[in-house]
Amino acid sequence: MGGALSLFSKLLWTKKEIRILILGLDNAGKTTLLYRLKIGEVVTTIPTIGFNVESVTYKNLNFNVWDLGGQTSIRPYWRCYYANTAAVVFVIDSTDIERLETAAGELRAMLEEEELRDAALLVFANKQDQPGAKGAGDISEALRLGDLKDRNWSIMACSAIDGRGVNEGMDWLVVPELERRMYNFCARHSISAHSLPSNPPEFLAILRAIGFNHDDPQVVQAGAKHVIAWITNHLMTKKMHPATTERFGEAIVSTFPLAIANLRRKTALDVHAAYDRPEQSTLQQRLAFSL
Ligand SMILES: Nc1nc2c(ncn2[C@@H]2O[C@H](COP(=O)(O)OP(=O)(O)OP(=O)(O)O)[C@@H](O)[C@H]2O)c(=O)[nH]1
Ligand SMILES: [Mg+2]
Repeated sequence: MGGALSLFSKLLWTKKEIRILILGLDNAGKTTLLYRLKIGEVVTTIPTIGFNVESVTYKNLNFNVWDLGGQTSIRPYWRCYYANTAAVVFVIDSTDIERLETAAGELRAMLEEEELRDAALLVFANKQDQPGAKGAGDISEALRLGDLKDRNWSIMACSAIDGRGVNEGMDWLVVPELERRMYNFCARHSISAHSLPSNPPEFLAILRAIGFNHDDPQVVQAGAKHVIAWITNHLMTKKMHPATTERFGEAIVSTFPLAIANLRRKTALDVHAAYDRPEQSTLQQRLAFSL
């Protein structure tokens, strides 16, 4: 335990930017979304030929956000930007029902690219302020998001014009990034079941080390979700030793009781499914109790 703590104190946090791509058909609202994120306002746009790139800070994380033009002739160039992308934000014009199938095709082709294998996917069902806009459920079905395998994805209904749903989507984007940092942190320091801290102050020290600002209650909430999602993932892919998982689980339960209590039922069910293994029974019971 002491060894683990000295590791944390030695850790230097680098402010590396997280690369995000905003993709989608022309007129979907990508540039409008980019500038809502950057300056919190609606700007007048013209169709993008090429790209816009901006640095966006959200919840203490720095995102490098690339907005690429979506016209048919420009789409083949999207792939030039795929390397080192943490997440793709795919924007849909939810009123453009005729082109949903085209959007689905572009999305599928993009997700097949090797360079995007580990990228998270956030779909924005944009233009919800417009009458006739399809909801997130319909868009999800049209894009067949349910068929995605081995992909961390989410969909959020939003309006880049009035801002509804945009922050909720961004909150979700914080999660895979923190997962990645947590995983890298453990790998870098060869943290094993025996050196992982299970008490809240030391657990919070890890969160601080990977860039959490846990003074922000929303980030703490995202943190709890993130750690649970992370455990779920690694349990499912068996990347993590069950004993390590157990230690993390205990730390989460004692550190974030309120946040965990607020998690939605769906997450509870996902966690139950993930923990449906005999050696996880103690943690399963504890999480079930907290949830
Ligand atoms: N009503 C409504 N209009 C939107 C919304 N988001 C964007 N728009 C409008 O849709 C049009 C296209 O928006 P852009 O942001 O330029 O679209 P884009 O996806 O960047 O398009 P390309 O650059 O051609 O790929 C503009 O007139 C925006 O004002 C929204 O949420 N609601
Ligand atoms: Mg644009």
